[in-house]
Amino acid sequence: MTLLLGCIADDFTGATDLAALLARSGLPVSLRIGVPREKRARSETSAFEVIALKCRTSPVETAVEQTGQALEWLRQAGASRFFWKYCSTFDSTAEGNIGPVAEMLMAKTGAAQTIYCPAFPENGRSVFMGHLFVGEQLLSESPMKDHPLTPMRDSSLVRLLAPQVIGAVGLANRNIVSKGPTALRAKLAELSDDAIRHVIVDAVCDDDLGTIAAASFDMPLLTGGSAIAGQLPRLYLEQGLATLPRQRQALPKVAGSPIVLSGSCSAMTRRQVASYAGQVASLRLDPVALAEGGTAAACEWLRRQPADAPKLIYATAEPEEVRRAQERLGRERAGQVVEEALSEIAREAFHHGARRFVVAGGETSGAITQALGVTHLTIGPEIAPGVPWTFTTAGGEAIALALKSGNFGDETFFTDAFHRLETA
Ligand SMILES: Nc1ncnc2c1ncn2[C@@H]1O[C@H](COP(=O)(O)OP(=O)(O)O)[C@@H](O)[C@H]1O
Ligand SMILES: O=C(O)[C@@H](O)C(=O)COP(=O)(O)O
Repeated sequence: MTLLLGCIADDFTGATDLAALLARSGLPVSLRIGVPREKRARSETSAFEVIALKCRTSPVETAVEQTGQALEWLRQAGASRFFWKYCSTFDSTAEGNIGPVAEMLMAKTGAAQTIYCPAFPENGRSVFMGHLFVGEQLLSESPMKDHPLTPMRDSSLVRLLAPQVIGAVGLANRNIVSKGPTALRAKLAELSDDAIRHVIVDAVCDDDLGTIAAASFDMPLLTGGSAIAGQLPRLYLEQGLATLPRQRQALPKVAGSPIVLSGSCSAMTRRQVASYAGQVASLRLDPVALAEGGTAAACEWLRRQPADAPKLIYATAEPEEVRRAQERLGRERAGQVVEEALSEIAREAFHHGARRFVVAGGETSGAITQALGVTHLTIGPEIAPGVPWTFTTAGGEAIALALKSGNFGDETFFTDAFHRLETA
């Protein structure tokens, strides 16, 4: 099958979110961890290739370099249209990386203009008059204002993006989007005539996303959250660019003990951890203690637990505790200490028979997936919107991994996840 879209995601939960939404169509999706060393095999049949990077909070030059390499790989694999996936809450540092990467990708793909569409209505993210809402709250008033690495203190996407790019930023608002694809195309052309290369597009519901996809799907580069990309397979199928495979790929059964590892401090993860901690053996990690004493105590705790019993190990903490750890260690170092600790603990858990891993947190998922030496994920059933089970091998053994975005899923997500795997 022709490769229809080459996708680059700025974190690993984002990559599995995107892959899950594309896979809803029944078209095959391939998800690779990091820029692959080998070329795509000629026998490969995926309609979509997703490359997961861990570059959301990297220095701008690093993010631009890595995404540039991913683009080259996807081009060599045969892609001529591309998607840059970032967070539905537009998570970025003050310097980038959403804008600088988009601008580099535009230059390399010859895109004169691109759209920015983070909206994900199914998960409560909508954009109205250029302002991003999380549920009924403005982004800057939502718990995202306290994110440990990318605190979001403004809700205006134009104001957030403008300092990150050289070209001009404009808005196609809901009044235009509600008029349908022809009106939106005309607005994009008008903005283009005014040399506006970066267009934020409002969307508050899936119908809006349908309009936006219909008006922009032939741009060489689209950017946004997973939900706008999730509209594309239907268009490709309608235009005869792809056909559904006769059979869906069979998924493996993975036995072995379950474990939840959480480095997310997002509001929903805090509720999920509090709920699950009351049900299974759990261990809380303290970044300052980890910085001083390493993971020996946590690994010892793990060894003392019955091998098959479900377990939870978490650094998840309330904003005041996160602030205290950051004051002691610095923001970057606090995050790094926790990511490294959870990576070591994941390896130790694997060694003791863990094969079903639920990981909460995007950066955390990146660190753990890399530590387990995973290079490729097969997409399985969705547990909650944007969070699929994935299957792969680590150290020659089959494992199942669910990489959960900080704010996705319900309070019972961790129990739901293992239940979903058993009934898949
Ligand atoms: N108690 C803590 N104090 C400070 N930083 C923490 C703490 N627990 C986790 N972190 C760090 O916070 C960051 C959370 O980011 P991430 O894993 O992407 O979660 P999310 O998906 O919620 O954004 C990680 O770098 C993690 O190591
Ligand atoms: O678009 C989204 O919201 C997610 O796919 C995503 O990128 C979330 O990032 P984390 O919350 O850091 O996991």
